[in-house]
Amino acid sequence: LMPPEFRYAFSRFGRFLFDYLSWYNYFDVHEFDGITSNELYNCVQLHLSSSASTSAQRATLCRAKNSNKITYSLARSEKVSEKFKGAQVWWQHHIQERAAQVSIWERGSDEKRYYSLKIRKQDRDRVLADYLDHILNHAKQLQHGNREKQLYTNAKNNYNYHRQPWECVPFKHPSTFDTLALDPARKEEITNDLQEFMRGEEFYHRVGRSWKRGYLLYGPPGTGKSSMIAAIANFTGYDVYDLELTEVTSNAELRKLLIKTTNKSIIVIEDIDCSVNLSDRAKRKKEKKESEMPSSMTAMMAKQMEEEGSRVTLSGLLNFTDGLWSCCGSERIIIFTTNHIDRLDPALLRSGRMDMHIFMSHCTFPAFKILAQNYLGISEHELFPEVEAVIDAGMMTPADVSEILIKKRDPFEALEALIEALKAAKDKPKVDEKGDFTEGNSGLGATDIPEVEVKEEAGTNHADMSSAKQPDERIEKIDDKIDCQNEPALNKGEESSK
Ligand SMILES: Nc1ncnc2c1ncn2[C@@H]1O[C@H](COP(=O)(O)OP(=O)(O)OP(=O)(O)O)[C@@H](O)[C@H]1O
Repeated sequence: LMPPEFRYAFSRFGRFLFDYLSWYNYFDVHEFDGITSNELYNCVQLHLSSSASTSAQRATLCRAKNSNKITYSLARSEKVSEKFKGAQVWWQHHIQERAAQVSIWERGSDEKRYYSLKIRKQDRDRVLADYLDHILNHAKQLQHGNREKQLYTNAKNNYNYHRQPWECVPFKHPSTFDTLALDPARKEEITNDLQEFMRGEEFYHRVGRSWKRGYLLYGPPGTGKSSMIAAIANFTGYDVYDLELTEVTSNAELRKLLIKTTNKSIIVIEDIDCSVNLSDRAKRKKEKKESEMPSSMTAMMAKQMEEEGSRVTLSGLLNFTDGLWSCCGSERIIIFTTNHIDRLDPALLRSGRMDMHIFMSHCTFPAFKILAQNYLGISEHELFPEVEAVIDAGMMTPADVSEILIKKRDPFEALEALIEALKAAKDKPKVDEKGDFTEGNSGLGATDIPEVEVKEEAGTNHADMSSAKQPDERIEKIDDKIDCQNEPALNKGEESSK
């Protein structure tokens, strides 16, 4: 029967009276602080997980897929208390249904979660600051001690059923810098760089740069780019965010994903040249095609380009890596991988953007020795000199070498098979550092070359066919094929023109 204004004033007054007369102070720790997740909430959750496992009457148990650990957290409305420096503190976990309409920035979950801390007024000034420090330190220890690394990927259609943009599983890749077949000197250079970075908080602060580092891994398929990412994750202990750019609908979406990543993380964009159309050359080709089209088709193209405008662009990606938004977290490593470095826009490669460009090469002899140790358990063998003599000319990838070594348990047989394969591979076409073909195509698989040629040359005369077999032309045709495959959804006009 009471009008809402009156009811509101009455409840305000009641609350004021309660707070004034109460012996206690209350502090709420919400899961989200505006647009970002509240790290204190996660720390409290971790800190209370030990109390929840021992003293809570009702706890939520969780074991993530593929994980060894069971985690405890307080169930809805559950309370626990503990003593700190002689003062008693109480925690309660609140979970409330969210109102249906929330702003886009608050979108995270259907439930609003927060912990409330109750502490006596007389203890507040004496212990509260120290108690919160204690929680942060304890959570840090737990995080580094027994927490498992997580592998995140961006959810399809932007949000999963928990309305979180990232989904995760425990990350348990066995690759380490010890098992990675790479020149030991190069390996040392990379691990030193990582160590410098991890210790560099003060340095980055002093020079006025955000605390992040970018690595570009490039090289032919099967040279260990993904294995290197896993090794970096195992070395640093950071979580990995594997960003699938093709699932990201716009630059704004990309920023939102970035905001939702945690500190001490590795953000990976694999095969960057295939994810977004970033190269100058691709742009030029598009412009050329457009100028050749009739005006009706140009209009359709314009519409398509307008639609593409809402997708991730190069400037959006650069803003993601080193623009204003890149500094919304700290201790981040950003890794791009590509098989074709020459397809990337120079803006992406310019110095300062990707701090280290790491070429993952074909299997060298020092790298082979690591594989022999991994797969055969040997560090020396009478056939090693013979392997050393042919390994550079064979230019096989570590993946190819691993495939041969894994098939035979006997070292002699395995090495003989490898030498034979290396000799045979000597005459096969190779891929150079830029991902281009020096004598045809090995990166796409030898069977792809004739297919491209046959397709392009159908209906041409014999003289044309022989001229088309010049290496440069073959490269151009193969490039065309790759560009077609990588082109974002073509509209009908463009398809028919092709
Ligand atoms: N440098 C390496 N050291 C150890 N193992 C390797 C290395 N390179 C490749 N391998 C082996 O080959 C397999 C494939 O390698 P990986 O996926 O890391 O290559 P990649 O360069 O990322 O390939 P792609 O470009 O096709 O993604 C790995 O599972 C691993 O067993």
